[in-house]
Amino acid sequence: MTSPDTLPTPTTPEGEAALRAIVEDPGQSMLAFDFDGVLSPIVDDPERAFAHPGVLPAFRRLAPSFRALAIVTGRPAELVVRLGEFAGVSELAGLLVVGHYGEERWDARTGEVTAPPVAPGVEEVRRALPDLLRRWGAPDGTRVEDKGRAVAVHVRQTADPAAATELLTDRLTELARAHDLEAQPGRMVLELKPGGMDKGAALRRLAEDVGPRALAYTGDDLGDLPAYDTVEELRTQGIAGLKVCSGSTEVTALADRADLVLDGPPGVAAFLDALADTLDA
Ligand SMILES: O=P(O)(O)OC[C@H]1O[C@H](O[C@H]2O[C@H](CO)[C@@H](O)[C@H](O)[C@H]2O)[C@H](O)[C@@H](O)[C@@H]1O
Repeated sequence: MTSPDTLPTPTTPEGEAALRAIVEDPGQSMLAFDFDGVLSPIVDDPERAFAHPGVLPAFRRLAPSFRALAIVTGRPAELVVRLGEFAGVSELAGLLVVGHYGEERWDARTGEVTAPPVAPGVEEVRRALPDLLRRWGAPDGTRVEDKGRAVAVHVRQTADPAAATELLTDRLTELARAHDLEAQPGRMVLELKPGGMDKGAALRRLAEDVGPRALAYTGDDLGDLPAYDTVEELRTQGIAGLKVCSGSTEVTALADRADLVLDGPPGVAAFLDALADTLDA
């Protein structure tokens, strides 16, 4: 028998206590994750952001022991289910996938998504954007991702993403406002989405539904900061909370607040495996 991989130790007392609570009683614990940059490596083409190969095997090992495994993503829920190959996996029959920052919920049992109607501003900006980007002089490589309930403008494939971000951020933020939407910045992307929902509210709602005694949330990007706020808020209500960061050089704001920093999606997959090893031991 091989010895279990060692679990890393969180750097804060609250994080350490939460990881201990999770290991001691996974049946009362929830593990929640962002998708891009956490479960899937960042790539140029958002359509090809498949989950890290270690994620699905680790999820299959962990899910039967846990009260809930959940994904809270800015993506459409069904797209994440496809990119992660999570559908039809028997151990993941209870997987919760919340898409569009909480607007959508995918039901693993039926494969159906519930969501409110699409905000009218989304269609308006979708139509206006190609012309506006031309007029603003958006550089080659600027790419519009039509997400159905939101529109994202990516600059990762431009020659100078920082300059493209500088050129576009205020203009896109103003455009969002004019159409009753909000601008959500991310890793070389600015998303125009309906307001009123964020990952903090989405995680709070999940925690209310699931009722865990301990939870961990793993994120990597600015849109995950509200989920960290929720973890901290839930701690004040007696729920042990672990803030995990999938580290990158692109965004450092989460690492500054995290209890545990892992080395990107490979580090997250290794952590999940070590957690499964620890529970098996
Ligand atoms: O909430 P998430 O699951 O983290 O989604 C946030 C955004 O992720 C995607 O963009 C990011 O990943 C792409 C693929 O690796 C990458 O090309 C891009 O630069 C990143 O920002 C997605 O395309 C966006 O719609 C999501 O809002």
